[in-house]
Amino acid sequence: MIYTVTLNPALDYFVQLEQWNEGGVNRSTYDHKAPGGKGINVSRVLKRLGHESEALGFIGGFTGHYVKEVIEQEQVSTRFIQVNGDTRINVKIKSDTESEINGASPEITEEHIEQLKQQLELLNEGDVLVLAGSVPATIPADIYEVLCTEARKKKADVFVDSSGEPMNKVLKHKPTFIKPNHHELGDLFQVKLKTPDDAVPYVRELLAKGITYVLVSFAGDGAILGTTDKILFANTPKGVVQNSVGAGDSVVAGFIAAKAEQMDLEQSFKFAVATGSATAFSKGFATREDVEALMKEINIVVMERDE
Ligand SMILES: Nc1ncnc2c1ncn2[C@@H]1O[C@H](COP(=O)(O)OP(=O)(O)O)[C@@H](O)[C@H]1O
Ligand SMILES: O=P(O)(O)OC[C@H]1O[C@](O)(COP(=O)(O)O)[C@@H](O)[C@@H]1O
Repeated sequence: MIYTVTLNPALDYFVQLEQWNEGGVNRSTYDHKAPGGKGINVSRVLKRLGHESEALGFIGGFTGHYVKEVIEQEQVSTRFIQVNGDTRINVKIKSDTESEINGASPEITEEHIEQLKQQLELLNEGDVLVLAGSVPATIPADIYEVLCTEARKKKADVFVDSSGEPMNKVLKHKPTFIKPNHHELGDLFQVKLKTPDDAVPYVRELLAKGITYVLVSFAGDGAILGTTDKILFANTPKGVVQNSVGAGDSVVAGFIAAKAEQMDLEQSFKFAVATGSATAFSKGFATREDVEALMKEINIVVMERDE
């Protein structure tokens, strides 16, 4: 079974403006709302690709009710823990550029965290646990390392997509897969990465910690997948970006789906990148049909191979 954990879900509020007027009244030409949060998006994309998962995490209030209702309408299974405050609202502003205001989480108590740990007791060998997104301020920053350690003891595969301290702390616990974008990878090592070539030494360093797959995305400039014996590069397909929110989560979902379907490494990588791009090129999320079409535009090149 695949379980996604979203400690900090969101109601994503998308606003389109003709132009951003700093300090003035801005009126939207278009807006819409959608459930958000990294693990939740992974579950939603998995469903669209034909894979079941269960979405776990903390939700509360009218915004949490909305998030749960919409994803359950999409037939995604959920087992959220109810908290007292309202799930945050994340504002995504699209004008000539894309900007985001991500809200703060409601308070999560020790009892809530304990409940989540109990839910994860049910993990079995071969299950997949996705730990994705930011960690609310009221949760200790070592939460992902704690959950990863427990899941690895149970021989579950652990996929992590986060940033900052929670991400840094989990690395030594051998997650199966991580997906930093190039800014997040740069932040982990306190360097600026401009090209995929720049990222290779850091990918190697992460692999040396015992992580099986390190996938680094460079938005429209391709992606790198490092694994024990080689480092691969994939170009990204060409297209018009409609909305890049959820594109990174789609890469994670694509890779999980491909592995579940026993695709080989190169095909899995192509499928993951194509899923990210199919989401970026659509107003919502990728469809399987679009993913399969975009795969044909992706070529994989070996950047390094162990002799
Ligand atoms: N301009 C683009 N053209 C094609 N694909 C894109 C573009 N921007 C993003 N994507 C897709 O979204 C994925 C994730 O984008 P990226 O911005 O690197 O990560 P994140 O969304 O996690 O910040 C990319 O690997 C790619 O598949
Ligand atoms: O938990 P964080 O880091 O604040 O991120 C949450 C935001 O990221 C998203 O999951 C989108 O993530 P990506 O664009 O990286 O795929 C949004 O739905 C949500 O608003």
